Amino acid sequence: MCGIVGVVSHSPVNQLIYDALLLLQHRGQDAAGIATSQGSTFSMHKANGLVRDVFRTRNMRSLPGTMGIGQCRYPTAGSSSEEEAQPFYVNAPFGIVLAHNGNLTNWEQLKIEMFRNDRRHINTTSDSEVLLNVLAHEIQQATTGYSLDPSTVFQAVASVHRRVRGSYAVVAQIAGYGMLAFRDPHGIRPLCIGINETPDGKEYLLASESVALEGLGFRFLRDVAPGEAIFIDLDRNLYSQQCAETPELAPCAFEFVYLARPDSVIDGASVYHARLKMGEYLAEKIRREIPAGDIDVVMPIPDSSRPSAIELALKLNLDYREGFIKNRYIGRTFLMPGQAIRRKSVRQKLNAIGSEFKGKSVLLVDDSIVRGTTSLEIVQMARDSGAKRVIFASAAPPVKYPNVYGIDMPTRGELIAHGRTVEEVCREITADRLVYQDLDALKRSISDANPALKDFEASCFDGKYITGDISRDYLDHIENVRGNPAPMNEDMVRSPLALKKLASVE
Ligand SMILES: O=P(O)(O)OC[C@H]1O[C@H](OP(=O)(O)OP(=O)(O)O)[C@H](O)[C@@H]1O
Ligand SMILES: NC(=O)CC[C@H](N)C(=O)O
Ligand SMILES: [Mg+2]
Repeated sequence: MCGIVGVVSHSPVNQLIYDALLLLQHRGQDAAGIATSQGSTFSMHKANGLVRDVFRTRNMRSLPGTMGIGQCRYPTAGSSSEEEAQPFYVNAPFGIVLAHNGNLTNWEQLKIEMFRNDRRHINTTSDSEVLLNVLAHEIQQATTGYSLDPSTVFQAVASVHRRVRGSYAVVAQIAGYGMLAFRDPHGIRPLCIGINETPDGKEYLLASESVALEGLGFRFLRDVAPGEAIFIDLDRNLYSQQCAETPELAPCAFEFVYLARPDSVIDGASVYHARLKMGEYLAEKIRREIPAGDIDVVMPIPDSSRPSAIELALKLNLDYREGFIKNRYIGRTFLMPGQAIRRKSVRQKLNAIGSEFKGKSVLLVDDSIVRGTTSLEIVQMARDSGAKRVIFASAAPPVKYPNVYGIDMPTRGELIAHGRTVEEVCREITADRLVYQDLDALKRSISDANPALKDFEASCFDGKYITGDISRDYLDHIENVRGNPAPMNEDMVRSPLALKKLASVE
């Protein structure tokens, strides 16, 4: 996932976008970028690093204008090179900049198609640059003359929905015309809009999570609906339209487990309340599986599991203790690139308070176990600190299948629960007992937070890919590309063989 933000204001937006990106930093730690517009001129700065490191005063000064977009990136396609930091820019038609959260599953075909049909060159291996070019092409197709009205923009988004597969929450600016935002037909990745009434008139803020609206004093208006597009023109008139043929809300369940901040509300469900419920349902399962008296104390693995762990302890009437202290200057380890750095960071990030473990049977609660990096290290640390028994519980079900919709877990082999039973995972992480949440209970936790939510994108738990285009061959292909750092590049697309194939199709 990544964090995206778009602002239409009456005063300079550079600081506002910067502050919004800081509030969305937990969604992407690899790169950050801002593009603003003044008149019909874009200014942009983007680089690898955390938001606070990417933008210096001189960079901020060079971002004038009252409209702009920003992104903090966690790569899920292509590479983590600086060229793939977002936003992306394309000069025709009109000039468009775009920031994307999500992951396209057919970007490689689209890339070939665009070269074949339009001789459009995509300069990176980023799916987001492909998405921008598809949007640009469709705006070009829908436009006659030099003017661009909202209905033309919506027509173009409808065509994007028809061509593009996967997940996408998008903010884009069209030079001299306005701000566009849209969400894929399943609403897999989140996007919401807030408003601020000022003496000069209305201002709008679009963001991945509601925490960014609240933090910047905007009033939450609503979530962008799945398949919907919103266009705000230069006079701050807001237009919206459903652009998908069969929109069906199915937000990503993993947002509620781990990705989003607990103080955000996504599609009407409070992430915090969903996590409390996960703790409640997990407590019921533990009560069924582990004899009362076998647990002395419950401990969270900071940070994301806290709400679930607190509620679980309360429901089981057990002591709750903070046995691990987190170094607040280390980022989220799951989002880090590469297993070696993730493993090292767990040790640097968490340290045990020995006295809390000595001679005790501890129940460690985490929100999820993905690669097992955290759990393996943590169980070991608990033992080293003198724990008598280490029981591990996960507020999410086993993560068994790759995610192709914007969470970087593309290979089956890296997932500790893939092809393993619960007992085998328990042995791998060297715990005495392991209890996982049931998938049905996870879904109920989120539905309890908003009963209108019934469907979820939960493929990493059940292997069901909602976009219907994910075959075994595709997963094998992704494993080859993402599991092996040499990505599919331009040379492969333009290889004599690929071009010959294209010629024979034409
Ligand atoms: O099984 P793994 O591959 O280790 O992944 C799962 C762990 O990674 C995340 O923590 P992270 O440190 O990223 O962030 P947090 O501080 O928000 O918990 C998550 O909360 C789990 O603790
Ligand atoms: N996690 C995301 O949303 C990533 C966006 C896009 N797929 C990229 O890799 O840049
Ligand atoms: Mg964690």
